[in-house]
Formats: sequence, C-alpha cells, structure tokens
Amino acid sequence: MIEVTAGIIFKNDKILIAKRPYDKKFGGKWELPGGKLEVGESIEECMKRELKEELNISIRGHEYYISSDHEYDTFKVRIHSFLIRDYIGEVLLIEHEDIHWINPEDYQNYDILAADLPFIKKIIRGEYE
Ligand SMILES: Nc1nc2c([nH]c(=O)n2[C@H]2C[C@H](O)[C@@H](COP(=O)(O)OP(=O)(O)OP(=O)(O)O)O2)c(=O)[nH]1
Repeated sequence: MIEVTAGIIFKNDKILIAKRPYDKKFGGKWELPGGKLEVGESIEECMKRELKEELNISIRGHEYYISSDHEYDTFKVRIHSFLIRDYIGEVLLIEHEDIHWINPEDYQNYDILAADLPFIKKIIRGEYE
C-alpha cells in the first residue's frame, strides 16, 4: 500500500485538477495535486510539501477531509485528502502538463485517476463544509 496525499483546492465553487506528466505512471491522466508520503512526515506536512513543489503555493487554510483506498492492477493506494481554501502565491505549472479549474460536476469530461473519484463525488454531493 502506498500512502499519498492530495489537495482539493477551491476557488469559489471550482476545484483544481492537474494533468500528470506524460513520462510518468498514468501520464496524461488528471489528478488532484499531491504525492507520496515520505518517511517521518505527517500527511499534513506531505500535502504542504507537495503543493509547494508542484504548484509553488503555500497552504494557509486547510482541513483534513477523508481518506480512500483504491486497488490498481499492480498496487494499492491510500489517498488522504485535504480541503484547501486559502493559499499564498500564484499557481505555477512546475511538474504537471496542465491545470484546470473545473466545476466538480464536469469531472466526466476529464480522464481522472480512478482513485480520485470518491473525493470528487463526495464534493458533488455537497458533503463538505
Ligand atoms: N499525486 C497524486 N497521485 C495520485 C492521485 N490519485 C492516485 O491514484 N495517485 C497515485 C498515482 C501515483 O501512483 C501515486 C502518487 O505518486 P506521484 O506520481 O505523485 O509521486 P512520484 O512523483 O513519486 O511518482 P512515481 O514515483 O510513481 O513516478 O498515487 C492523486 O490525486 N494525486
């Protein structure tokens, strides 16, 4: 099981999704920005580190949301998600191919990683503060 953190970053009613680098696993698919937990790191530290590394933003207002497990063909992931409403800095494309701010209801227009669908569906159901 690999442990991963992901940020659900809100701008008004839209959320940010990012297109994975073509040369990495699941290249070209869309995800919530984040990445793998490192040894000795809390999930909160991991989320903040990854979002700084990938998007150059410093997270200020965030809360833990839910964790969800998913089994891909060759490995399992546990993704810990955070709701993010406030950050410092402009979002930059550092590692991803592209980013989009989407209305969560429009998720089916994107090839989103299967493990992320529970988060997006829960947001659509309005199950968040
Ligand atoms: N970052 C991120 N990874 C996700 C999400 N959903 C999901 O299944 N994953 C999977 C894809 C990857 O196998 C793993 C995260 O690894 P990563 O690609 O961010 O980290 P990494 O740079 O170390 O990647 P690599 O070693 O696998 O190439 O979790 C998500 O929303 N965000």
